[in-house]
Amino acid sequence: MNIQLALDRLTIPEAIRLTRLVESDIDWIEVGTSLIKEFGMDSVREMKNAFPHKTILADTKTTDNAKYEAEISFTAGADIITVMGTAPLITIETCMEMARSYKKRVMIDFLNTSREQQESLLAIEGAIFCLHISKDEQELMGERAWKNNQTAAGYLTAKHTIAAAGGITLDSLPQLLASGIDIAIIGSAITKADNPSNVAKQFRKLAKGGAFINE
Ligand SMILES: O=C([C@H](O)CO)[C@H](O)[C@H](O)COP(=O)(O)O
Repeated sequence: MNIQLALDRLTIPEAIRLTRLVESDIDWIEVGTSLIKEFGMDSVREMKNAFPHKTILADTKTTDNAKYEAEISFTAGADIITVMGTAPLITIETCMEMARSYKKRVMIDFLNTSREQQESLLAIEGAIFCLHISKDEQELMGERAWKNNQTAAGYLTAKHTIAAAGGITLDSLPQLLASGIDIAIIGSAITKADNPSNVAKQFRKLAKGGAFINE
């Protein structure tokens, strides 16, 4: 299992400083939507400059204007961009096409998609699929637990690369690991920890049980 560190609600220097503390225990770096909204593509550019050897995901959460958003993200140094599963199919397909031409990847965010939508999106070859409990669901509705119907066996097949995001903690990671998730996206549990380096080490230790994904 790969660990993707999600950097949100930080300044760029804070994001760099924090990532340096945990660098050896995480695989991918996510430049969070909040950083992109606050600092634009400079946040992606600066993270790629600071960590050129790491896979950088720009959490653009694209829902429209796919060609433009993919282009500015990939040229800023993103290796992966995100597109919402609820976006028009043409937007998702354009992200896939742009990723192919830049030799990069796309993560399709399943936030607020129905099971039916998810099943049809799973036919898109080469994409990474992300099960997601949103910040608002976590903070305003108290939805923190991963339900079995989100991670049910049979749904997560070996042929798909599946990520999970949203309030993942050291307590919930084993359940996700057991369900076959390939990428655990972890934000606050590390970034808000008193000792991020120590917590990242514990995540790494737990995640070691699973297989790692090539970039
Ligand atoms: O995608 C995310 C969220 O929508 C905020 O932009 C985060 O990457 C994801 O939630 C992981 O962060 P934590 O929930 O803090 O672990």
